[in-house]
Amino acid sequence: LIPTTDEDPFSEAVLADPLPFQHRLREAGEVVLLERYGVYAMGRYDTVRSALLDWQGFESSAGVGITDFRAETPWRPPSLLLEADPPHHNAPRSVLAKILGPRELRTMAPRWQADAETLVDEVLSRGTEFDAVASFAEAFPLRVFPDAVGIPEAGREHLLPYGDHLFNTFGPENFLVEHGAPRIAEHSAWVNEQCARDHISPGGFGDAIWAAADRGDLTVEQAPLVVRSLLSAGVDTTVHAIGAVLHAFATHPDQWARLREEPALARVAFDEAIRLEAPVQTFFRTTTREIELGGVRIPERRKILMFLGSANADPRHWNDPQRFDLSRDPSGHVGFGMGIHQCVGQHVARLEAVSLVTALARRVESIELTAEPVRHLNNTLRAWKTMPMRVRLA
Ligand code: HEM
Ligand SMILES: O=C(O)c1ccc(C2CC2)cc1
Repeated sequence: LIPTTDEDPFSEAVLADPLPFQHRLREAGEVVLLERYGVYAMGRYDTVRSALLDWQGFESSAGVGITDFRAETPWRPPSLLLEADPPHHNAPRSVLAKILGPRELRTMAPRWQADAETLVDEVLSRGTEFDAVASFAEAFPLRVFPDAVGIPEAGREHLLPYGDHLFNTFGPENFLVEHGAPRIAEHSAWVNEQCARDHISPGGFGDAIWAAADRGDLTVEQAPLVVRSLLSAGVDTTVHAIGAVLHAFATHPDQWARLREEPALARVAFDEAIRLEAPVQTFFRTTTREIELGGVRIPERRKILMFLGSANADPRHWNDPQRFDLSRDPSGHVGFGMGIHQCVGQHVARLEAVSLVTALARRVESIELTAEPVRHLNNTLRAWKTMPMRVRLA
């Protein structure tokens, strides 16, 4: 007998506060049929981890959203990484892995650290009360990442709404997808334009992708789509990850004190916040054959919804999972996925967050929320719209 539920994980109520649903999902079994959508869901750490590692049984090339690319035409050409499997996935992946690797980023670290300190000084010069989303979580990634890719200044306001709609389209066509639909053609046209060689300035990630095409590591047809991957995956995710880090510290003042004593903890703080908040909450896979899991026989060609946030909060794997704890070892969390599709941009994201948090920790004794933060709802992303904050200067 297959455990089933008629709950809607993409409803406003569950998106606003997913923890109670995730608990019920984990308790219901390893695999649960979501009757409303005819898809299977998994919320336990072990089951999600094994599905992520089994890319042959759970494929990405039929799309990682609710839409099966074999049955419906996707709204944009599929990603050569996210929505591809080996062998087609291999070359684009290895090109990006080299460009976004921790060694390559070492040259950018001093510049991003300096930019973070400049931004912190600018914000604090205006006062010690501000909205941490607008002032830091959105402002810092938009200050450093588009320049690192090497796209022009004009039109960058298209980046956040483009990514927000993309992440909504991984879910069902609900109120959130309807809200973004009217302007996505305009955002998408601008994003696609920036991927062309003539829009990319020398020395950045985009230039390195086109150089890979010149070397024959990519075709010239693949290069713009690989640049598009950066503009699709590299903005909203880091914005909401930085929001998650700041929210975690603002609600755990003892951990901020620990960070100030030991600034090197900024790296583990980033991964612990990603574990706890999981800015990317869910992704789908499609079964390539009949698969038996937890006593449930999942037919071939069925969509599987993996709850990364739930897996990261599973008490079967984590002690006191809801606690933001810098003495915990968060490695093994699935906030960046796991296996062949594991986030290829995680070092970029980590460097952005560590740069900003380190700059703040130097100047700020304590941080606190001055009012309830307001959620930004999205079918895939866990995000804050506003986060009213007050700091006490060191
Ligand atoms: C904290 C911020 C970020 C989070 C939480 C995040 C999360 C993820 C997750 C969960 C996946 C796996 C998707 C799957 O298994 O289907 C992924 C893949 C990916 N991410 Fe990230 N990401 C972040 C930042 C970035 C950045 C900054 C970039 C680019 C610079 C990026 C580029 C990508 C790409 C290209 C993939 C596809 C990799 C593949 O399929 O081989 N991400 N990310
Ligand atoms: O390649 C892409 O376009 C792409 C888009 C979104 C993501 C999410 C997981 C961060 C990853 C890749």
